[in-house]
Amino acid sequence: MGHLLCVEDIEKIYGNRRNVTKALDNLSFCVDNGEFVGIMGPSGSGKTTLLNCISTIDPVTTGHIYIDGTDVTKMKREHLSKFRRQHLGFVFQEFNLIDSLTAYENIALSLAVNGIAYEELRVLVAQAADTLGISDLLDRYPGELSGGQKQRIAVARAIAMQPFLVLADEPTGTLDSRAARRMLESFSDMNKRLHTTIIMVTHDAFVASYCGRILFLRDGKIFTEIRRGELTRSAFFSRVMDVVSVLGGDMENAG
Ligand SMILES: Nc1ncnc2c1ncn2[C@@H]1O[C@H](COP(=O)(O)OP(=O)(O)OP(=O)(O)O)[C@@H](O)[C@H]1O
Repeated sequence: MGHLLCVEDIEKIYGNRRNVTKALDNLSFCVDNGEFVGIMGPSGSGKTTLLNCISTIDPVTTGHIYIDGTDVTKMKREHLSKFRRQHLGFVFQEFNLIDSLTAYENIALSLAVNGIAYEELRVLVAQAADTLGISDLLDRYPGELSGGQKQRIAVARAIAMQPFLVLADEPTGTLDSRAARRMLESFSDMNKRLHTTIIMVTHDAFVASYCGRILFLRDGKIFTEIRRGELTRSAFFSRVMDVVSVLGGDMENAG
C-alpha cells in the first residue's frame, strides 16, 4: 500500500524573536493508506500542533507535508479550504453540531457546501449514518441526543464526503467510558471496513490501544513508535503503558 501522508522534516516555530517556542522540531514520518495511527505525548509535546499542520489549518515554518501526493505546504490559501472540505474529515473534542438543525441536516450541510446534489447527498448521509450506527437518530436535534450519540453524528459528518484522511483531536475527551468505547469501535470498524485512514491525538492509553500504530512525541520530536501487529487490544494497551511510563509526563492511563 502506498503512503497517503508524508511529513518531511517539518518545523513549527511560534512566537517572535524574544519569545520563541519550537513546537515541532524536524519531524518526519509517513502514514500508509488505511492505517489507524495514534499520536501520544506529554502536554506541550506538539500533538495538536502536528495535527493542525497536517490539517493545513496552521502553516509549517519549514518542511513539507504531502497528502495523496499533493504538497499542501505549497498550496495557495484559496485552494486549501476547498482541499480541506473535500479530502479531510475532522473530529474534535467538542462536537460542533448546529443545535437548530437535525442530525440529518448537520451531516447533509457538510455535503451541500461541497455542491453535492440532493439525491447523492441522501445516499452519502445514509451510508455514513449506517457506518456509525445512527440511522435511527437522524431526525433528532442535538439537544435530544446523548454526548456519545452527538459525537457519532459528528464522526458521520466528518466521513460523509468519504475523505482521504480523518483527523481526530481527543475525540473521546468529553465522553464517559461506555460512550468512548462505542465511538472507538465505530472508528475501528470504519478503518477496517472502509479502509478510512485515521490519525488521532490522545493522551489516554486506553483510547490509543485501538490504533494500529502509535507515534510518541516528546519536545516536538518523535520519541518512539510502536505497532500493534498481531497483539490483542489489551496486550497492546500494556505496551502503550510501558512507553508512557518511560516517557512520563501527564498522560493518562485509565484502562
Ligand atoms: N498559538 C501558539 N502560540 C504560541 N505557542 C504555542 C501556540 N500553540 C502551541 N504553542 C506551544 O507549542 C507547544 C506545543 O503545543 P501543543 O498544543 O501542540 O501541545 P500538545 O502536545 O497538544 O499539548 P496538550 O496535550 O497539553 O494539548 C507548547 O509549548 C505550546 O505552548
